[in-house]
Amino acid sequence: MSDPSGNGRRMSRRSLFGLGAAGAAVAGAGAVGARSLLDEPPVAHAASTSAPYPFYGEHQAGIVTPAQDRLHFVAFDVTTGDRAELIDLLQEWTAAAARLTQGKEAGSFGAVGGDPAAAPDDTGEALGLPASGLTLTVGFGPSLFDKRFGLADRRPAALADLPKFPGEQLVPEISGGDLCVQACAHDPQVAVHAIRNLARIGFGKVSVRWSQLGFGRTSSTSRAQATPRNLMGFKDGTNNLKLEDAALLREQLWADAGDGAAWMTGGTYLVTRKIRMTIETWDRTSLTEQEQIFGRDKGEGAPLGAKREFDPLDFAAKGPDGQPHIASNAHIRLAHPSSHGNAHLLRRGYNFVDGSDGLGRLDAGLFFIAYQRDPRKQFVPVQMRLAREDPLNEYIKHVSSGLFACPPGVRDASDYWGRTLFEP
Ligand SMILES: C=CC1=C(C)c2cc3[nH]c(cc4nc(cc5[nH]c(cc1n2)c(C)c5CCC(=O)O)C(CCC(=O)O)=C4C)c(C)c3C=C
Ligand SMILES: [Fe+2]
Repeated sequence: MSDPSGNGRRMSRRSLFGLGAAGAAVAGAGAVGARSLLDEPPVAHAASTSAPYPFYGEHQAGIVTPAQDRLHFVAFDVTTGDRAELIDLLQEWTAAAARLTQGKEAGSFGAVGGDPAAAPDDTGEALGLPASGLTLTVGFGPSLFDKRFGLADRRPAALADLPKFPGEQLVPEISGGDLCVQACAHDPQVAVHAIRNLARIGFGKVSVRWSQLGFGRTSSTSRAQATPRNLMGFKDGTNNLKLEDAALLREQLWADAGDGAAWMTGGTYLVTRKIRMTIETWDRTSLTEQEQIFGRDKGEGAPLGAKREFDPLDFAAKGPDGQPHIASNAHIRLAHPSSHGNAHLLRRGYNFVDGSDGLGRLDAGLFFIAYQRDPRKQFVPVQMRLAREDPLNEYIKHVSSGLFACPPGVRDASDYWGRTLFEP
């Protein structure tokens, strides 16, 4: 990967990393030792959790990239009304993101290398930390296409506002946003550092509307990864769109020139839902009921009536009592592509615990993230069906919603996030 700034740095985060890497290797070995006492294999990672992913490419990173363990997601309101300032910001963000994702500081002087009389161009808390697989993915919300920036006629039809879903209790202050950035990394400090520096760079042009930290990815987006578990204790992400499904990704994930908004070619659409779980109630529910709600067993993650996690789903199979193994309203049956004209989602969610709610309950759940080619044909019908019929609703509440058009990837150092939108 080339250095997008074209220059060396006086002090690179990675040059400070030597000791940290050794420490992490030792800690990693310890973790494997402890894990081997258990029956279940550890969740697989890429060759190294400290290595960088390329920033430049046809598509943005952080979508089919094997899901990292940590998330910091942020939605911004644009506070400037000036289109040129917005473009400047996207250019500055792109340059910073190209550096940050390669394990460098946000600016070329860094936290301690600039004029001591000036504020540093990096905040410093990631000094000594490696790239940690950081990816930064940007999206544009429907509100960006209002009158302010002359973009009203550039709004893709697929970025239609989501309908109201039965039972949702959305909190406006933690929903929506003109822009979003998804930061995923194997180290939470690296993800938070990236978002903090983008917010710092955006001072006076954007303000943070809401943000969400996540841990323990709840989906695998590559077959090389083991399936992680959500906070209800179930494997989540078994039947997901994955990096290796090239034909399905073309058909179901990436926007195409013929889709109506040519500037989105190579991009995709993102839906976020913060879903609070009443896990104290869930924890008092019998194992049998829990498994019937999802349609999979809790230990292995196998479809009910089958043995192994990746055994094919057989919705027609019946038990000795003549009832289908997978109930007619099981979550996996309601959400399955066959129930929605073959509509798939690439799920990339994270667990969250935002402390407790003051009533003796954890404020915890799933920060659901799904990428797709057209939410009107994918997320909306699936969620409408789940909202109406899923017995899981007794234990969950949707409290925040976001919808964003994620533009294509940045080609090289002369390109920037959203160029195709602003420069037809
Ligand atoms: C609108 C889309 C979906 C929402 C919202 C959603 C919420 C949600 N899901 C789980 C747990 C599991 N989901 C599983 C499968 C699954 N879920 C969706 C969609 C939504 N889920 C899809 C498309 C699928 C795949 C269906 C299939 O093709 O088989 C599973 C099973 C394992 C898996 O395949 O991932 C679990 C477990 C929770 C806890 C939740 C809200 C809090
Ligand atoms: Fe689900």
